[in-house]
Amino acid sequence: MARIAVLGSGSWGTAIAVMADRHGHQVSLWSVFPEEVDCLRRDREHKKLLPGVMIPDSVRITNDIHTAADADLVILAVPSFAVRSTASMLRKVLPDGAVVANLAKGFEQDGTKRLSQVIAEELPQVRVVVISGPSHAEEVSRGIPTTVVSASHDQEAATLVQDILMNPDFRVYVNPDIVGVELGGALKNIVALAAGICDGMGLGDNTKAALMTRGLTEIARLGVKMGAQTETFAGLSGIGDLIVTCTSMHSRNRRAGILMGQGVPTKEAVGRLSTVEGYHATYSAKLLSEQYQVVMPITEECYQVLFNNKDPQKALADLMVRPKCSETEHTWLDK
Ligand SMILES: NC(=O)c1ccc[n+]([C@@H]2O[C@H](COP(=O)([O-])OP(=O)(O)OC[C@H]3O[C@@H](n4cnc5c(N)ncnc54)[C@H](O)[C@@H]3O)[C@@H](O)[C@H]2O)c1
Ligand SMILES: O=P(O)(O)OC[C@H](O)CO
Repeated sequence: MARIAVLGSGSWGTAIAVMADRHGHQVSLWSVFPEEVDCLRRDREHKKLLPGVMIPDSVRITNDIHTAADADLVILAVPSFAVRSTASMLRKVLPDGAVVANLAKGFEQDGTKRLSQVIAEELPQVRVVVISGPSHAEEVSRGIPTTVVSASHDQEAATLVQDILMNPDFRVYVNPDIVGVELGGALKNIVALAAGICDGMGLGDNTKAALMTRGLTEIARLGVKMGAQTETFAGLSGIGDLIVTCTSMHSRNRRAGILMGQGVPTKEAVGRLSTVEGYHATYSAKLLSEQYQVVMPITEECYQVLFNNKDPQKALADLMVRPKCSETEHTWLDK
């Protein structure tokens, strides 16, 4: 039995808390919002973000960040934009060597920092782990078999997360390639948005398969330039998460894309869903593609659609008539 502090009580935080409790751990679930804590305590259910999943009485719901102080494992389950502010609240709370596992998939908002870098800046005393992979909260909370990756520069910390969280419904692999695992999780959300747009436009399976495949190619191309291992993108946090996010109706990124493909304006489509990380990730990925001089045609077209009001039909047409190239040629336009 381990003491686990889950920070962030949206759909993913609630799901992980419920799963960990089911497998005998002592779990606390924290929210920065007192009103969210009140609702969760009253209903023992997150009616808005994870309806139908009961939170057992054994999960301690709290607004006190100090509950994280003596946890064996601290899990950050807030959206990307809130990772820095939440980590900074922990600065005086966590002891040296504490293990902090991040669940958010994205970048620092309006910038290019990976979230593990943000956490390390705010919490230099802790060991940072990233958990990523094909894992919808709606399924994990119900015990549907799921697999994820635990990645860290500190193998002992990655293995501790594996030891604590792994159970017969939730299989955890370790991977030392934190850069690749983190980038796969953040960048697949852009492709899922694009896949949703194609679905909303009524296009077919061929188009979606092409987007997913060529999307993964450009994710890997950027990732390798940033120091990731190619093989990681063929794993759970790469193609695995890309598949689940581009094809599942649980995905908020895909659902926002579907609305956009049906003609709903970008801001309205994104605003209708709780957390659409792909919107912000597109902005960050565009900056990264320029910084690392990597050709990312799907990201570029997504950026034009999301931030410059480009017609998705025109974006798709432009992708189809790009200059001829070889499928395996990765650097044909790189400087
Ligand atoms: N939902 C999933 O299935 C799933 C799976 C894997 C990864 N993720 C990732 O986990 C992260 C969280 O996603 P989610 O689905 O739980 O989002 P959500 O929209 O369901 O939950 C948002 C929650 O975050 C917390 N929060 C919001 N603003 C905050 C702030 N300013 N400071 C502190 N806490 C704040 C609140 O508890 C809020 O309920 C995202 O990066 C997402 O990509 C989600
Ligand atoms: O609902 P989404 O689109 O944020 O996807 C959730 C997870 O990342 C799937 O693994």
